[in-house]
Amino acid sequence: MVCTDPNPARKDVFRNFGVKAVDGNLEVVQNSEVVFIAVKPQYVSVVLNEVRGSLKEKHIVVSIAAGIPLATLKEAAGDDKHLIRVMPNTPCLVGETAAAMCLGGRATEEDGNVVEKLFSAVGSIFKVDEKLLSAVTGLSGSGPAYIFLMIEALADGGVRAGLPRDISQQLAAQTVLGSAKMVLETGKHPGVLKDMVTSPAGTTIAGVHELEKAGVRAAFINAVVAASNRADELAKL
Ligand SMILES: NC(=O)C1=CN([C@@H]2O[C@H](COP(=O)(O)OP(=O)(O)OC[C@H]3O[C@@H](n4cnc5c(N)ncnc54)[C@H](O)[C@@H]3O)[C@@H](O)[C@H]2O)C=CC1
Ligand SMILES: O=C(O)[C@@H]1CCC=N1
Repeated sequence: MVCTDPNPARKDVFRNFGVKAVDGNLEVVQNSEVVFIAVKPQYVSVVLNEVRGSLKEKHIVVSIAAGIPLATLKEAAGDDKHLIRVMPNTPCLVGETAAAMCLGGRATEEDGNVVEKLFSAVGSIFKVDEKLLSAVTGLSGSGPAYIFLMIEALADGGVRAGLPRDISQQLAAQTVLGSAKMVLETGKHPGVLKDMVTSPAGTTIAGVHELEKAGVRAAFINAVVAASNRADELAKL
């Protein structure tokens, strides 16, 4: 595997992952079969224009850029290219990404399976229609930020109630991890799992009542919709 970045500090990051850093985008393409484009959305076409002459039949081009449609990738790379869009998220760094993908250009089911296998090594990936990729971006692409913010706030709550910061943060993070595992492993509706925690006249309903008063459900829904709409806007920049 080879990578590149005009920023030397970023090359060091690749090297720290044990990945060879080469001098430019053309060298990446010449030494790869699956080419990942991970630049900011507005630079995707620039990079694809730069390498389009070197892209051969064997190459699968994967863009992880938010908002940039397959049609734009096709225009910049050429319409005979095997193109795939993926929206991953940062927990891929710990083998727990939640990702979705869609195929375009000349990409085949086999190409899709190759990319699915690569992402399955670092989490879960779902195949979706391209029209759903902005929603995926708003939910799981941006989602880690919502959860980190929530963990930070829960930890603050623990500190406010008297816990030491380090224990509070670990309790908050482990609570999110354990709760997510329960949803995935039991397959039960989250509302049912919530009710299992909520004793009549107990502590949990007192906390849940405060969250409902603050409109936390609408806040999460609005966050996902706003980020999804922003992904649509990025397509037009
Ligand atoms: N950060 C995240 O959680 C996620 C980001 N994405 C997508 O990944 C892409 C990158 O996002 P970030 O990593 O947050 O941005 P970033 O700004 O940290 O990384 C982009 C890198 O591209 C490099 N670059 C700029 N021009 C280049 C060129 N011509 N050739 C090669 N490299 C070049 C920059 O030096 C920079 O290191 C974006 O398109 C974003 O939508 C997708 C899913 C999650
Ligand atoms: O904030 C962003 O635009 C990128 C895309 C998904 C997550 N981060």
